[in-house]
Amino acid sequence: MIETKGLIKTIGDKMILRGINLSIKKGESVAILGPNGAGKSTILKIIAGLIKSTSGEVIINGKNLKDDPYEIKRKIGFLAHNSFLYDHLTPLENLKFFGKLYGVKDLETKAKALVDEVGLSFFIHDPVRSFSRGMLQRIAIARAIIHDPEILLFDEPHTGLDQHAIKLLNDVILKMKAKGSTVIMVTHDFHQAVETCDRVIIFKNGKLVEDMSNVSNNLEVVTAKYAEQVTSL
Ligand SMILES: Nc1ncnc2c1ncn2[C@@H]1O[C@H](COP(=O)(O)OP(=O)(O)OP(=O)(O)O)[C@@H](O)[C@H]1O
Repeated sequence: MIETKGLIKTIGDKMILRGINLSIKKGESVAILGPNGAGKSTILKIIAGLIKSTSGEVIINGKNLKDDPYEIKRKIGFLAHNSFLYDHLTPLENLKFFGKLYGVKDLETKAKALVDEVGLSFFIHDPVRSFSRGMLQRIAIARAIIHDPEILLFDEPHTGLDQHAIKLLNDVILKMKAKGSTVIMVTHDFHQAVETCDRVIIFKNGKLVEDMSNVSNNLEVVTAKYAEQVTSL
């Protein structure tokens, strides 16, 4: 369970989040959509514990993020714009490095299986500095889930991926969902949002302006409301 209460973020005199109250149940998958600069990445970074809110609270599984940041961060897999990968290391070495930080068991086997799952077995021993943007994104996805996180926070995960990799990523998300993980995904891609998520939230100008659940059963309504919000940008 993830809750934000009255989350406000200001930088200088700029108000980026204007009091966000959000409650996400365990196992729920939520897409956050909205225009550039709406505050989508900012809320994800706050939930991931990477930046602090100016005021308000983040409560994860009943614990305040401020009180137990280390323990809570272990439960999170964060895919950000920055891949957090080490250039000179191979995919396998990168995954083993991050897996060790999280104390992952059977790490070698797990890391190899993940490299395979994201379709990069052929490049397993090449340093990632030679990788294309899409290849880096694939390995960044593997890095984000190496420790089987309870919570997945994905910031524009489909960016730079080809059709095959998009399917691969969606399968990864659906597999994590089936294992009971909670997913929050920031995206500009409405189609991918409804493909993988049960709930669609729209942010605008630091505010939550639309919150739609049970997406697959209400696809027409959700699509119409999304279109309404997009045309009023
Ligand atoms: N470190 C910072 N310093 C100053 N302004 C910032 C900083 N980080 C974010 N902002 C501003 O906060 C606003 C929201 O940024 P954020 O990245 O959360 O938007 P977003 O909804 O994810 O946008 P996009 O769709 O373009 O990724 C933007 O106007 C951005 O310029």
